[in-house]
Amino acid sequence: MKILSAEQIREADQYTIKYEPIVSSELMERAASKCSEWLRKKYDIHYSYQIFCGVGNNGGDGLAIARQLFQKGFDVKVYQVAFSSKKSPDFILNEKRIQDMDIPYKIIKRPSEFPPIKQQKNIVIDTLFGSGLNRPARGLAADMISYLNQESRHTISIDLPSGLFPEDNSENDMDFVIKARHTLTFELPKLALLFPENGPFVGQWHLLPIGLHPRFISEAETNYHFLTLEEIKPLLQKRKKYTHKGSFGHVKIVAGSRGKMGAAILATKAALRSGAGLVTAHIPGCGLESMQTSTPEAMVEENSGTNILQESSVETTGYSLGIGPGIGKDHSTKNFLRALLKNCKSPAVLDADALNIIAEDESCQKLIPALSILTPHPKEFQRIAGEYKGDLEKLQKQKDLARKLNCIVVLKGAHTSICMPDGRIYFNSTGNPGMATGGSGDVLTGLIAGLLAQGYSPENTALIAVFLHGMAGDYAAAEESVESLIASDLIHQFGKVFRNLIDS
Ligand SMILES: NC(=O)C1=CN([C@@H]2O[C@H](COP(=O)(O)OP(=O)(O)OC[C@H]3O[C@@H](n4cnc5c(N)ncnc54)[C@H](OP(=O)(O)O)[C@@H]3O)[C@@H](O)[C@H]2O)[C@@H](O)CC1
Ligand SMILES: Nc1ncnc2c1ncn2[C@@H]1O[C@H](COP(=O)(O)OP(=O)(O)O)[C@@H](O)[C@H]1O
Ligand SMILES: [K+]
Repeated sequence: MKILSAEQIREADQYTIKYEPIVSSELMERAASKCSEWLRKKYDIHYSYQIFCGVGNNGGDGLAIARQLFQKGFDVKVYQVAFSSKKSPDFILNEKRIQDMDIPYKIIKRPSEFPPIKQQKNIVIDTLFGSGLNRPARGLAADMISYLNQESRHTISIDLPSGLFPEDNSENDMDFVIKARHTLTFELPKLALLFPENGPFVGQWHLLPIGLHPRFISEAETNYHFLTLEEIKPLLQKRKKYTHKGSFGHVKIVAGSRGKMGAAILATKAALRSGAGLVTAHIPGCGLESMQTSTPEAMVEENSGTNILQESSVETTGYSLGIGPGIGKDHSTKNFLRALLKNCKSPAVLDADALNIIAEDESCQKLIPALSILTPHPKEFQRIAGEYKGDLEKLQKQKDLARKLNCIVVLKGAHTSICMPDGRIYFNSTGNPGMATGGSGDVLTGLIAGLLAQGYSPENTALIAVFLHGMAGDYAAAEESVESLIASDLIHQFGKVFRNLIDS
């Protein structure tokens, strides 16, 4: 699914109005009815609504939602926050409609007119500004936003939390942005909804399709994509009948040190469960017993180091390498990594301490094979890419790194972003906060190496693995709970994930 800019979304609206064709007020009606349906499904008739409207089309949405809820018997109160006298035509049309219906409607001109916010079974609907915000909120609008953030326990924003710009908030004043519990956004996600730093404002966000013209969307150019099942399913290969373990590649997991053998074991198990034909774990001697006992399906190659990985020759040809979980940063491990990378000619997966080591050693970065997949979490990313001010700058640094190293950079977190060397960026849609638990990144490393071994291209490997990993997290959380989720639960879910994706 594409992520378009506010400018492109405005064009999509206009294109739809012209070529569907549909009048703009009907498109607004459609958007509003998607919202009121969503609300009615979630909150029963005992809930009341206080709807705060600006004077643009976002405010127009608010008025239409108010009318639709009122018609279904809900207790609705509407407030126009009169920060400007320039009402949009569709706002004026909907204002007339609610006035004709005697829906309680007040115009707020100054803070002393802010109404008390009902605390029990009450929803505040925020339709002050949507994608038309063109400067940080000030004056009456800013006061209204602060007041609602202070008084409302349950705010739902329409299209965007008011005060939040759809893309770039680096110059914004975040004190004057609505803090929503849910954001209902139209048709396609906006970039700002995907940034962790905007989480406190956006809350949970939901996409409501409003039938923008598919031709406009398919022809629109963008570097940003939202990764959904629709994109992933066609990429998956089904196993053919006359295949054998040699058909599915050989993974080598290079991982572990004393006290951190768990990382190696998790990555190795994940590689096995990913469908790779063969998996070898290259580990320090101290891990031999635990690896062989816990994971008898894997072969073990002992490094010359007892407690850490140190220089020894490692065969890399014919393997998909997953390097880094739990290896530490000892001086001899650094030398080992350098020699390993020098030797390795095909794309590998680099994670954890492998990334920390290359962050400190620029010359080592040049040794990374082209189209390798790097999987930093935000701290590791910062070590390689340097400081950044906000998530937009972080994204730019991610692009710069992917281009500089000619690698795929997977920046982990909620909505993990996957950046290709040519600058395309995919945001993942699966996963949950339960996955913020030690070892879940190690599982991802094993899964990526395992898919790479099976002949998927590095780009497709990264997309599929990140999506499946998150899906496994969602299944695990559904079966148990977000709180109790541990990394090995993810591996246990791989079976179900593959079954549902490939066989269905
Ligand atoms: N088009 C369609 O078909 C559909 C559109 N839809 C809906 O329309 C929304 C976009 O509507 P929009 O473009 O009218 O902009 P909106 O977000 O209401 O704000 C603009 C108003 O705010 C003002 N303003 C801006 N910044 C300000 C500030 N800091 N402080 C004070 N004022 C400020 C600006 O005034 P001005 O800059 O001219 O002073 C203008 O009056 C979109 O998010 C979606 O909800 C849906 O119905 C689906 C169909
Ligand atoms: N809030 C979240 N929502 C979705 N996925 C998350 C969230 N927090 C973490 N994850 C995922 O969990 C994994 C954590 O990886 P990482 O930080 O490397 O863990 P570790 O180093 O302990 O193995 C990543 O794949 C990340 O995308
Ligand atoms: K809004």
